[in-house]
Amino acid sequence: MLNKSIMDGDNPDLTEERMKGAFDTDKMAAVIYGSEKFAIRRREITESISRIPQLADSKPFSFMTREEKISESCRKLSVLSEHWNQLIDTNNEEEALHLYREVLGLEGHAFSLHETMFIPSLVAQANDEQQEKWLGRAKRREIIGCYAQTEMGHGTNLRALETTATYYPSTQEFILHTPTETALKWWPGALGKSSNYAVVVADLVIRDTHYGAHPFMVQLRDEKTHNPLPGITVGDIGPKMAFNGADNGFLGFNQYKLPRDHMLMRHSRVEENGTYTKPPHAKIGYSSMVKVRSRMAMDQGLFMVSALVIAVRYSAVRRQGFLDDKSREVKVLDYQTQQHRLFPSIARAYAFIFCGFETIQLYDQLLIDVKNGDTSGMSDLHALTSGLKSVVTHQTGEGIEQARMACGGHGYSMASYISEIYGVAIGGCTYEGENMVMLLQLARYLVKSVELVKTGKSKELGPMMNYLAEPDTQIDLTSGPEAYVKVFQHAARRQVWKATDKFHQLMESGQSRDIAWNNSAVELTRASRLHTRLYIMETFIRRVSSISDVSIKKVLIDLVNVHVNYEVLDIGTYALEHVSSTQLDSIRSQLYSSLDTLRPNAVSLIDSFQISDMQLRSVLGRRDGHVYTNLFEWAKASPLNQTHVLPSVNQYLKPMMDKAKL
Ligand SMILES: CCCCC/C=C\C/C=C\C/C=C\C/C=C\C/C=C\C=C\C(=O)SCCNC(=O)CCNC(=O)[C@H](O)C(C)(C)COP(=O)(O)OP(=O)(O)OC[C@H]1O[C@@H](n2cnc3c(N)ncnc32)[C@H](O)[C@@H]1OP(=O)(O)O
Ligand SMILES: Cc1cc2nc3c(=O)[nH]c(=O)nc-3n(C[C@H](O)[C@H](O)[C@H](O)COP(=O)(O)OP(=O)(O)OC[C@H]3O[C@@H](n4cnc5c(N)ncnc54)[C@H](O)[C@@H]3O)c2cc1C
Repeated sequence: MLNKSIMDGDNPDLTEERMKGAFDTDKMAAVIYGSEKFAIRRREITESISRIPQLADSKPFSFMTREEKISESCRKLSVLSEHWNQLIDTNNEEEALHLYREVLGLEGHAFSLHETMFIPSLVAQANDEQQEKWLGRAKRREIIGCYAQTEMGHGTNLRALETTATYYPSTQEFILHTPTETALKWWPGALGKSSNYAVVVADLVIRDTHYGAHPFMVQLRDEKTHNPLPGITVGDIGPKMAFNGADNGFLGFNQYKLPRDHMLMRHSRVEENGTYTKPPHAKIGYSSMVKVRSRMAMDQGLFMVSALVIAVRYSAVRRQGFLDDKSREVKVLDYQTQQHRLFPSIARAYAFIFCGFETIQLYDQLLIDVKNGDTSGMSDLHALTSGLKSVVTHQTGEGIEQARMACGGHGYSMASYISEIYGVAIGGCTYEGENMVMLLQLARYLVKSVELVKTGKSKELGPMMNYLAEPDTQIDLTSGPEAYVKVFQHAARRQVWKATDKFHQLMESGQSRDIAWNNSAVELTRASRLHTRLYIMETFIRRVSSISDVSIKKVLIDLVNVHVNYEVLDIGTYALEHVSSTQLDSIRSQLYSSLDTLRPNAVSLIDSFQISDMQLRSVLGRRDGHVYTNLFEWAKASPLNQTHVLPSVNQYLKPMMDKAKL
């Protein structure tokens, strides 16, 4: 049996799909998750969780109020705390994240920022003594932490953060203060009600000199009572578009005293007498953001996959309309439009995850390098992850929304759960740097790269930038996926040069640097997107080329073909400068035939991600495919259906109708 999801009693339409799969889904899982060892660990963890009934949702999550969701996730966290060491290797971040996803899903919880930003901030920014003091406590979850940087008035422009940390040598203390309403910390996940500690980013002030954003370890609440400490105002910012299981919060300080050694001092220092030592790289304090951005291709890929698991499985059991055979309606997955809607997103999800593995490794290496005093890789990774987070979050949002529409009416029901996945995922367009802003960060790097080429310093180009110095060449589209990479290289190079030229010309015409930049910004963001999409395509092809298993490689090459054809058509207006419209027509035909080729493996490709029903929380996406019976059961569980007549009917509608009858 190649598709390991096949089980007796499943919907026969799904079983039929799984029987068609031409590759072993366990082997594909090993490719997706980077190693056979981790793919096996994921399955073991999922299996162990399923043997602990208290870890299951106590009722359908979508019917819970916000308060119930928060309480439910805290209940599960307390159950988890009893089993932690048996379930996972607690030093393995990927295992921990898998456990969180499986048990707590994606709507957020008390530890939402603890593992992802609080601990990483301590790891990257605290010195050895500080780590000794706090890291163990944080890892053992004796304390709960978050990352409090954004303020009501400023998120993007970190240089304008208003919260001050003023150092007084006489007492050897910082005074943290919130000088205005707009200086209130606003948005940090799990800050409002859960966390008792935070890494707070504040403007360091010593003897009236402002040194800019620096991280501080701050206790917010009493460890015994959990009440806010004197001088601290903290609370929840209210319901959001999604992610409502998390208590994103506000935080204000009223002349709050903090001992000197609570400034995280691995890279910059304040001595007892107030002498300041600056960090080896000006932006080293931003590393927690780079850490999360380096994870985002992977995490967003998994969000998109969740929506696709639902939409593809449902499309295999949903029958509507006819093709040739008029005796039985077809699976909607057989429609070309449905395939065109879903398959390119499957390809992107695979591509994002492969990129994600690469950037996570790059961050881990950078962390080691920086600890050894080498900060030279920081700019490259900042540029790469800035572009990548922007492109993957945007395309993930598009892909999830298509997946929702691909499920027709039931896609709009919370029974599909796709709207929640969408709401959580598109938060990523904003958090960790608003997408346009981050595309412009990459653009700075691209412009500098063109300047290097223009001044004959191509040898100094960073990784992935050499193509900017190469001349356009003839493209032979019959030469395989590499030809499509060439199309992207041509298009990206042309756009990067065009945007840079515009920027330079505007400055030469007398505009200041900032105004010229702003007047070139749309072209610059286009350059960044093309550059990033080129990187994604190259990584995808590189990863697939490295695979040795024949059946896995075959289906992934089919997926690459969907990807390259779709992507080139998607940038048609740029591509037309390098390929003819006749060539584009032939790419279109190849795309349609690649959709056809992929069709038999569609369900196995998404099954290979091995995302459990517990995590999916979707009636439409159930592994067993028994959608209709369970849809009815789900609706019956609605709180509105627990009584035949609602109080509001008796109170308002009935008197109104009775009055109308008089
Ligand atoms: C428990 C675990 C969870 C389990 C997960 C499991 C399942 C997942 C399920 C659910 C999760 C779902 C959702 C998650 C929910 C919530 C999200 C979580 C966290 C969110 C956190 C945040 O958002 S934290 C706040 C983030 N804020 C930002 O990103 C702010 C953006 N702004 C900036 O980064 C900067 O201000 C700036 C970069 C835009 C500008 O900075 P500035 O100092 O003004 O610099 P300049 O623009 O002048 O540039 C100067 C030079 O510096 C270079 N540079 C800038 N940044 C960096 C850097 N980081 N590294 C290296 N270099 C940098 C820049 O390039 C310039 O260089 P040049 O001068 O050479 O051009
Ligand atoms: C779900 C979620 C979770 C979050 N979690 C945390 C957290 O844990 N901790 C934390 O500290 N923060 C958190 N945040 C805050 C988040 O990081 C910020 O909202 C984000 O960085 C964007 O900043 P902003 O809100 O100031 O947007 P703004 O900068 O005000 O953006 C508004 C518009 O202005 C544009 N803009 C701004 N500056 C420029 C520029 N220089 N050039 C061109 N256009 C520009 C943007 O592109 C955007 O269109 C979270 C936010 C969300 C939504």
